Amino acid sequence: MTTDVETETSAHGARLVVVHPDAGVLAEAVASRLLTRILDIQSVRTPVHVVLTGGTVGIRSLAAVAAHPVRDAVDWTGVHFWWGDERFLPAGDPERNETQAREALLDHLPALPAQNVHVMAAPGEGVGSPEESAALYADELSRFTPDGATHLAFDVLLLGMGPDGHVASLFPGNAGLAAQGATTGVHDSPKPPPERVSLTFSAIQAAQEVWVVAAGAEKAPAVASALAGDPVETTPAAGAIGTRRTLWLVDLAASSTSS
Ligand SMILES: O=C(O)[C@H](O)[C@@H](O)[C@H](O)[C@H](O)COP(=O)(O)O
Repeated sequence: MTTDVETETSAHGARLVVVHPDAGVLAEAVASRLLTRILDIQSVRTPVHVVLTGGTVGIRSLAAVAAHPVRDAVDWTGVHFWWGDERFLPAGDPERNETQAREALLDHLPALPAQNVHVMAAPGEGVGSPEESAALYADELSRFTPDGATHLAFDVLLLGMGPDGHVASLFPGNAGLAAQGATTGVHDSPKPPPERVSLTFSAIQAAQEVWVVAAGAEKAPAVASALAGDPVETTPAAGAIGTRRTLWLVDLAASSTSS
């Protein structure tokens, strides 16, 4: 069973809530949607800029992309991968979002050029703090940002969401919420590890499509709160909005108090 509900059309474009039966089907559907979106864009232009997320459903979706029969229809030389956030841990640490994304998908794409994978620098890779890593990432983003634009208009930006309503590493009440610029260092994250690097709201909201992916009953109150438009200070996911389209891709359990 899948339910599509057009909940809002505004200056920010359409918002669509799509409910899938469970987390497994959700991950498969995210993979199919992502591949279809990349193929659609590649039929008219290149490159395609995709922002990856950490978290259970996000990584499961990447594994589903790797196993998808349509995977090899994509011209991976024309796809750039970015991250919405990173855990500030040494390179290769199994808890890094980068490590998990490489294992789930990127290592399975031999055609993907190494320079198309834009990682947030780890401690020891020329940076000593989340702020330094964030600054380096802002520089990297600016290399791909057209003259006159403030931010790169990512084609698809994936976000997982925590039960507290956090997206990327923008946590309720955390100083990172108010950060200016494209990126921010994050300290005192309630979700381990405490030090992280994140895109800011303004960078996220420059994406053409933002897809929030969430599964499980523990996420239901935050889904409902974000869809109701509660303040981002208490429900950061309410600020997950794309310029063209915002998709909420959830399973039945996560949607239970919002439908
Ligand atoms: O680095 C991270 O931890 C994330 O990017 C974070 O924002 C994550 O996406 C959510 O916490 C959802 O994670 P789950 O799907 O595992 O609940």
